[in-house]
Amino acid sequence: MGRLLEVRDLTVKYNGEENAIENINMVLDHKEIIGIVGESGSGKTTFVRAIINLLSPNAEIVSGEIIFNGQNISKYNQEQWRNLRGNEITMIFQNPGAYINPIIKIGRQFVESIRNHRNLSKVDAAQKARETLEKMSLGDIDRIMNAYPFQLSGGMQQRVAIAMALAMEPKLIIADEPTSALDVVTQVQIINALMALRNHFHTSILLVTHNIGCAAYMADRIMVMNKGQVVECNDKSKLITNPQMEYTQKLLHAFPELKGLR
Ligand SMILES: Nc1ncnc2c1ncn2[C@@H]1O[C@H](COP(=O)(O)OP(=O)(O)OP(=O)(O)O)[C@@H](O)[C@H]1O
Repeated sequence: MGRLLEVRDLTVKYNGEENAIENINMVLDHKEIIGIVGESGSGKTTFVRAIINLLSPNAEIVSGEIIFNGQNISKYNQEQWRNLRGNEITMIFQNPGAYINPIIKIGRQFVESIRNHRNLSKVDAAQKARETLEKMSLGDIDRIMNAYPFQLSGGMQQRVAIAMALAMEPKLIIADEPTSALDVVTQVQIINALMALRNHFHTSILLVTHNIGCAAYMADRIMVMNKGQVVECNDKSKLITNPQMEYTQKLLHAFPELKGLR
């Protein structure tokens, strides 16, 4: 498949205190999905935000390099980051409100967002928006394009937000708990939509989740984090059937529904 992203020896701390993540190494291939699991505070969000240069101002990258598509992006300036984010790498958060404007109709903001990144006419951008919404299994596209965000359910908003991210056809999507605020049916729809889009666009995905069951369903490989370090990273079937580390075993036992996979 070929390598898309390589993280080398990444260490981050907040407020000059102890390291929040330490010496993390990871390689992600084109079209690959890695699920990052671990309990609260283990450093998952810090890790993925460091990759896309979206850490909070009190964070410091102590050491490490991030190589994306052969470029050392840890050396990028703000303008290079702006070009990369939204075009080549996009991030999906738990709360779609973070990137949907509540007072602009979906259609208009979707078209503007596409035209900010692509040299397309309004008509072509609207067509692209519709096609992407269809891929997210969102039924009545006319209604959605004409709706204000508050007129849609949380799950629909999240799918619209994901569609907006995907319309850029990024090489990498970083999804931080993209479904944890949603009911189970909507979670499954979104997960299936993300997986289908990986197949359409060959997008690689880094999925942060508390839910190891979700990672087991969606990811090719699972990376387990604890206390800012990588405990174990392996093909999902190997990790689930034959976890090497005691911490991973404990995590798996907390998800009895995985027994069928083991
Ligand atoms: N903005 C911040 N300022 C100070 N410390 C922070 C900040 N964000 C995270 N931390 C600390 O860094 C460590 C890792 O937190 P992080 O949010 O990356 O973990 P996580 O695995 O994503 O947790 P969760 O699953 O709860 O989101 C924790 O000790 C946390 O308290």
